[in-house]
Amino acid sequence: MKDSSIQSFIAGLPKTELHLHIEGTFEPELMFKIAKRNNLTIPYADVDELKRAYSFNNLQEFLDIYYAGASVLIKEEDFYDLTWAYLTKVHEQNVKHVEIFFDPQTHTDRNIPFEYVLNGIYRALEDGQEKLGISFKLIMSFLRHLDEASAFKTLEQALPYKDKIVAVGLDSSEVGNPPSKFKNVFQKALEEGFLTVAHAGEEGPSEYIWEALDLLKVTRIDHGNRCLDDPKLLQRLAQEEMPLTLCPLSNLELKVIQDLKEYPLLTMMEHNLLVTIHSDDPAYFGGYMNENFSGIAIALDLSKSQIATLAKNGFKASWLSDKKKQEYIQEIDLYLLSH
Ligand code: HPA
Ligand SMILES: [Zn+2]
Repeated sequence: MKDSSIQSFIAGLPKTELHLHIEGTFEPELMFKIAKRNNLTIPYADVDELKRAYSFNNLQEFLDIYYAGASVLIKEEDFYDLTWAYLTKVHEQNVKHVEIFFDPQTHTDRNIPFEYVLNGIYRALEDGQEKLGISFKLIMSFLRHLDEASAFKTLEQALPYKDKIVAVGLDSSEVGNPPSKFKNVFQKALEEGFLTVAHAGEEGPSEYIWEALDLLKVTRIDHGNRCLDDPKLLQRLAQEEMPLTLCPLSNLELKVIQDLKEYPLLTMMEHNLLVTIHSDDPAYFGGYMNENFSGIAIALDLSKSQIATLAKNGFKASWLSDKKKQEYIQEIDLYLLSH
């Protein structure tokens, strides 16, 4: 199939985003605009110079720049504008439903009130639902390089907002910060009725995926690439239909893989894993949903049917009602038949 025909097939597919850090959607142009109105400076002369700094050898090199970028977000309206810009962007990409992360500690540790962050993001999500028809769920992620006490404090801050936050997650520097470090705070979150997810097996070993399953009781694994090191784990993930939210362009940019052509997606599918495709931090890694789908589809020469399966897997792995999931899956089946 020609690249352009794959791209247009993907553009028209209904899609859902399940692995996205809202702070990772901060495009350089908006970053300069918000920095200026907050009387802050960015240590780069202009957008081009900033973009040239987006070259990473590993997760930590990215995180250092990502946290620096987020530090110009000060007011509620900044969080609103960030989220609204993201939603208008993915609306053009036929993204129907989003379940996105925010990292409160990145902001509360700079003395930005939790409510500014939450309310700014949430108001934009509500507007996105009303004006763009994009449904949503919000996931509060704990930073794993900080201690469990800080995560507990963050969970306490979220308790009055259980109607707005459906799940807790775990992100940031993985190696040396295993899921077990956050066992107690996840247990408390579960008791309070939150769903749980965790980044595991992106750079960290397959043992971290076991811990996320057994100790944090996750309903999805974010990334999970390293599951391929462990046949027993592969069996367990397949048996439980545990989704792995994969992010091809992120993995490429952070050198988790060296080339998209080496991406072990087909091996994962052969093991009956419920794999889904997402964008992680699109402003930093060069692409939103369509670019991640087409990047992997072109590199691996996927068929339209395989691409449609990936899109359907996204809805299956979401927290939409069974009825909504079925509607989207049917819509994708019909789309496949007519294209
Ligand atoms: O890919 C990621 N991994 C871990 N933490 C993150 N925070 C934003 N993106 C990431
Ligand atoms: Zn991520």
